[in-house]
Amino acid sequence: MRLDDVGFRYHRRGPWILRDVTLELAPGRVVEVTGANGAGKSTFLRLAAGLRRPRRGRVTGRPGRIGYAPERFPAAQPFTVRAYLTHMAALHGRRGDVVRTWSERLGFAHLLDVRLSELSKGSAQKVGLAQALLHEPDLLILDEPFAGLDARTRDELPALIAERAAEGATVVVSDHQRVLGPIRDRDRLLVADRTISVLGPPEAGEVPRDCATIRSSGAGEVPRDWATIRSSSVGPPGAGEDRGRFARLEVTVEVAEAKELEEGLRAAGHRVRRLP
Ligand SMILES: Nc1ncnc2c1ncn2[C@@H]1O[C@H](COP(=O)(O)OP(=O)(O)OP(=O)(O)O)[C@@H](O)[C@H]1O
Repeated sequence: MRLDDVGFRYHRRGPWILRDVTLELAPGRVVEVTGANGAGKSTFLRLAAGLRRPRRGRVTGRPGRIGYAPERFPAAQPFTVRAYLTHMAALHGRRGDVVRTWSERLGFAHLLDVRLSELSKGSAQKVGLAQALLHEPDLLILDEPFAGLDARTRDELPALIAERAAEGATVVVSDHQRVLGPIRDRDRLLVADRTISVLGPPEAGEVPRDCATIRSSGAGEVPRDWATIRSSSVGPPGAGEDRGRFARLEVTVEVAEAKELEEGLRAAGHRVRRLP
């Protein structure tokens, strides 16, 4: 599938959110979409999914079977989980047994008779994932799928994503929290400055250049129950225009505060990684 010179704004006289976007999304690939808060990642995913039409340019070659999980699953609906997913499966011509399969795989089979409106955020996210996956889409688009998920599902998701790609699907995922790390062989797109650029492949053990590192420390003068969020200034010699655009910070906080700070930094659009 291709986007050629795509431009998008929500309103005719509104600001351009994306301009001059030309890129290809290949079958069988996992594509990670990164960028700061408000850069336009969700907008790009909606364009890719066909939920929004470009104001300029064209999108061609979009696969027919599309699965899309929005950033927030709209849970304010009067159905039970089972009724909703059975209906979604039927819309895609699938039998109801896929509901059992996916609810077991994502660990919410015990919630099938609960109403959507009564689900916790994490459980609602899982139902959102299940409706995107149950018809084995050729184009799977997941907007921040890891937000609010429990650790088990969070760990399971990269495998699910890799599995779909191995079956030939294009999988596009916005991932603030860098949970796609286990999928080494992935493409990466950066949404910034109202356009989208292709980043190089992630390298083994690489700390991304626009990434801060949270490093726990039990050594030196730092008390053992403190965590250190560490970094340094970035920009390899001769990195041209990128030089100086990114910085790594080192911050030392009490362990009790580290999680909150880490989440806060992520919510603010920064890349954060905690090392052992
Ligand atoms: N329905 C809408 N109508 C008008 N403007 C919108 C709409 N949705 C998003 N925007 C604007 O488009 C810009 C990009 O938003 P978008 O949600 O695509 O960014 P994002 O990178 O996904 O952000 P986040 O990481 O916070 O989810 C923002 O300025 C936002 O305010």
